[in-house]
Amino acid sequence: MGKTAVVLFNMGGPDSLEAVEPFLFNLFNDKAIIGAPWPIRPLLAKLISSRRAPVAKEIYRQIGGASPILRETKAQASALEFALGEGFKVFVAMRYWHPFTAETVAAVKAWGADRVVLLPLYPQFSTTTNRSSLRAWAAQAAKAKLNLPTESICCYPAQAGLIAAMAELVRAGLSKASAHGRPRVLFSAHGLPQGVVDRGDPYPMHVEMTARAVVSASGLDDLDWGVCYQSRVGPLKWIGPATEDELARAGADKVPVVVVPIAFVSEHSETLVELDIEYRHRAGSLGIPAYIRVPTVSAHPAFIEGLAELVRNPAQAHGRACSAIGRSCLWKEEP
Ligand SMILES: C=CC1=C(C)c2cc3[nH]c(cc4nc(cc5[nH]c(cc1n2)c(C)c5CCC(=O)O)C(CCC(=O)O)=C4C)c(C)c3C=C
Ligand SMILES: [Fe+2]
Ligand SMILES: [Fe+2]
Repeated sequence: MGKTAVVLFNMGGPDSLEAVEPFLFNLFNDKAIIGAPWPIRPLLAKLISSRRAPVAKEIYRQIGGASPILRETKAQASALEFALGEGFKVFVAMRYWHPFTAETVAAVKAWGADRVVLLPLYPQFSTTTNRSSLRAWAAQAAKAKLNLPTESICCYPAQAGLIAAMAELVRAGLSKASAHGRPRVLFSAHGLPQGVVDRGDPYPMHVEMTARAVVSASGLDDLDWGVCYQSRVGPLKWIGPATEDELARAGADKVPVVVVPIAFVSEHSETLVELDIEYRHRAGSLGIPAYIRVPTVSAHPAFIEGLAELVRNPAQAHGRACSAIGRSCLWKEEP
């Protein structure tokens, strides 16, 4: 039996407060995040990361001085490896902190894989996340002369296991919130600069796809729900509506809210600080009758089984996601 290396991609996060600034530098020095050419991009990245570091350090200080994203991703990797069984080994490659792509390429090579399946832990395709990780892999694999048959899963915004796991978590959140009135579900996704979307990034369409699929799977026809975007950084215009504005609307309407992280599949600073501390506090001051935050799918068995399905049949992902919205997922196109 052959040996398949499955590589899970995620962003990564600082493992100490000292790592916050270099992590931010790596993020802003990514061409997918700041398009400026060399040497302007690293200069800008240096400037922005040093300015952002104090705010970001304060965020990570509130969750013990480090991001839990690697621990969460490793738990998903172990669960997936178990679900796939013999012949598969699941690796993790982070884009902006350890284990970096080059480290994982070396580990896959050392294991002696016969083929590779690349699986971004971002269900909705974005040039800033999925494409950035897939391209980083291609570059590092070429550098390390790792020439193996490789399948790339672009995205899976309506994958059955993902949707089943989210729908179950949403139903549990709704039943808690219902004691306080008729709840509104806010599907909150990480935002993107408007310019990225204007250049053809399909991410918001994929986010809508996920939200609609969860609503239909939750079996509640008259559900009050909407999609919104959190985590804006920098002075540019970002896509909306902003989660903060949707909270203000819920406050004015006096409805309980069920907040669902829809683009994150594991817990980290944006869920544990932004959603659980900042927005919860804001909801209190806005007079929202109840604020229920739904957990991320993490290692939910239905989600892990969904990932295993994708690995067994990588071709289904693009067909169901990108072609469903009539758009290319862009990852094979030139920058
Ligand atoms: C400035 C541009 C950014 C874009 C575009 C962006 C896209 C994007 N990011 C995620 C997921 C995550 N982002 C996280 C942290 C984070 N993201 C940015 C900036 C952009 N992200 C910054 C500056 C930071 C650091 C924290 C901060 O300073 O506020 C994380 C959390 C990492 C962790 O804590 O472990 C995730 C996850 C997606 C899905 C996305 C586009 C679709
Ligand atoms: Fe981000
Ligand atoms: Fe695709």
